[in-house]
Amino acid sequence: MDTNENVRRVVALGFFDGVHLGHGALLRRVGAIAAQKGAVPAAVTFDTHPTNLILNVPMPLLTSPLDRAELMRRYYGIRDVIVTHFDERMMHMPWQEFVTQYLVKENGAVHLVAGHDFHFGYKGEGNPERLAQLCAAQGIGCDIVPKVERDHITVSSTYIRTLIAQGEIERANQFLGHPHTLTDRVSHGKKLGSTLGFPTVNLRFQPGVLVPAFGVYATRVFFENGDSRPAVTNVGVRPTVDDGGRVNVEGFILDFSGDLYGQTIRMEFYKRLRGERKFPNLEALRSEVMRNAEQTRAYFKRTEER
Ligand SMILES: Cc1cc2nc3c(=O)[nH]c(=O)nc-3n(C[C@H](O)[C@H](O)[C@H](O)COP(=O)(O)O)c2cc1C
Ligand SMILES: Nc1ncnc2c1ncn2[C@@H]1O[C@H](COP(=O)(O)OP(=O)(O)OP(=O)(O)O)[C@@H](O)[C@H]1O
Repeated sequence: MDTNENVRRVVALGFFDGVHLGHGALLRRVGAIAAQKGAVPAAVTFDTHPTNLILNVPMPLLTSPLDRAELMRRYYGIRDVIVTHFDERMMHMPWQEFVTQYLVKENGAVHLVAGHDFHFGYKGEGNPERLAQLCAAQGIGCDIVPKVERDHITVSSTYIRTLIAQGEIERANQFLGHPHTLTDRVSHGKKLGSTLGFPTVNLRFQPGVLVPAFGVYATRVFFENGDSRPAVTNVGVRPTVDDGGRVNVEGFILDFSGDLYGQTIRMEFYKRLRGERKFPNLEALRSEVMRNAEQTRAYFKRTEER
């Protein structure tokens, strides 16, 4: 990102975990205003969730900062994602200083966009009304976006986290407006999968990122060259083969052979097919994985036909 203070930016304010439909309303508005003003569409987010520091309670997130920034770019054309380090200084910063110093002076904000319920700054004393007044006094634009609902439920990161934790991926994706996403570098597994007839790519959820309900998912993986393939993916501790308790994300990519170790791939989650189970032997596991592979193939065939 160009940190030049002379760059003019239209900036969406929030944390944007998951980049859901509510966030999308703000980000779309940012795009429209940036086009009108000839400015750069931008958004702020933080490297850690403020509640981690304020309440000292870890908040498992839907997205890593990398995925958050990438989703904002890909779906809403946000060019600059200002990833702000959330530390003691930031926690104690009065809301006025956050606007006038951090956003306007240091990051060239000429217009701010926030949601109906956005609270920010020390003790959350900044709110939409105060923000609008301060922006008017500073001579910069301000838009407050009304609440976005779906099925009479307010779209929120908190609600979507509960869905993902329960494995309700299809419903989560409806509220997100896009598939739930994990991006990571492929690491080495034990290679047992290859001998069983289903080689797998191994990914990890970064510390602090929510692990979906253990089980098997219909997913799609995107390679660095832009190609994609369906994959059937297990999330869990593999009780049949492993006693370590470490959480694995392993995808058997359909109709693919090749070396992916070291590549950064994006995995999109579409549907939970079943829970994780302890099988009596590897043959029983293998035949169930093959059945799940066919379910995945059929799932993507159905969605492509629609
Ligand atoms: C689609 C899929 C479903 C799986 N389901 C289970 C399961 O229900 N229980 C289990 O213990 N392991 C499950 N596994 C994990 C396998 O035990 C593991 O992939 C296999 O032992 C190979 O491990 P490796 O990649 O470390 O060589 C599953 C793996 C895949 C790809
Ligand atoms: N459903 C929504 N409709 C409109 N704006 C929203 C909606 N949800 C969030 N926003 C706005 O998007 C910005 C980012 O919000 P934030 O990251 O706190 O998301 P959130 O979904 O409300 O999170 P949480 O569930 O953790 O409270 C804020 O300005 C917020 O007001």
